[in-house]
Amino acid sequence: MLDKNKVKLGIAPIGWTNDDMPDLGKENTFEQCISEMALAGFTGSEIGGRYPKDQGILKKALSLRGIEICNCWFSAFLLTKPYGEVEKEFIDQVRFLKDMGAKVIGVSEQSYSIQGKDVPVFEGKYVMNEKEWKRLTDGLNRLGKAAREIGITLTYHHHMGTVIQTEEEIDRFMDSVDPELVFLLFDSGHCSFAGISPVKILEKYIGRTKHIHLKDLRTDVVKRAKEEKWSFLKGVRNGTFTVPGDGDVDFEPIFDLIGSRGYEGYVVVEAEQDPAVANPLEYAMKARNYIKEKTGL
Ligand SMILES: O=C1C[C@@H](O)[C@H](O)[C@@H](O)C1=O
Ligand SMILES: [Co+2]
Repeated sequence: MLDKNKVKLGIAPIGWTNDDMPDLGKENTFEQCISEMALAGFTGSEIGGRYPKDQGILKKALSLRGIEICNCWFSAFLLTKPYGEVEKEFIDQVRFLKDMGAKVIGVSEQSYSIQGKDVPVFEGKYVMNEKEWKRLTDGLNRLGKAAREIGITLTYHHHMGTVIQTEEEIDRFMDSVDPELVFLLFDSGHCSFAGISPVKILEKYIGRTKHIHLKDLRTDVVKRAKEEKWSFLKGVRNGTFTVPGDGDVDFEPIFDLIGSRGYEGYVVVEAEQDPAVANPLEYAMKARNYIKEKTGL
């Protein structure tokens, strides 16, 4: 059982409109997306690319449906852009989130990322050298400090096809960053896709985790992705991910850890797949029912 005073439940718009592949869900409007989130019983959302930039319009649309913003993805380029340039863009996003009432920002280093490229996801990933490790972790500590001064916590999203993907990379990353300034954004789907036990990662780092993405994985699709050398996005298009309870990830030990180790924050269903194949409202409801059944949330 999860305590609703500690754990809040959200859903990401990526099941309706996919910012990585804008043709997926181009027929779905922002209003439809947030209305269906509310209809399925969710009260939190992350920012999507189709959300209005005007905060007044955004706030009104969300409050009409009883939804609050809990996070936004931020692509950092600390390895390939001057620090000042990254920080400026980051601070704008942090201020925006603060004004929207969010508590965290989800950062992912996108220098050399192959997540949007037509490269086999299991073969073409970039591996950082010593200097780059230092540049990345120093840069994130600085961003984390700047965010903290504004009242937002920096969480880092490990991700397939990026410089922080493997178990060794996650461990080295967590050993290298300042635990007061940089926290983990745990994503059950990306752990599983990378061949890492999500339970093992969460067990180690739950005390340093401030945001959670719940994604399930279809292992038969992953097998094809490996054999046929698919890119990350080709995998998504073909159903690598789905909502919790619909794939092969065992969520019960994940929910147990969230409940027993005092996690406070959002758990967000984030399950990108083709909305023309997986009806977003139907899948949001499926996720909502599964989470209710397993956690009481
Ligand atoms: O948090 C995420 C944001 C998406 O843009 C990304 O590709 C997805 O897989 C994810 O985990
Ligand atoms: Co995620």
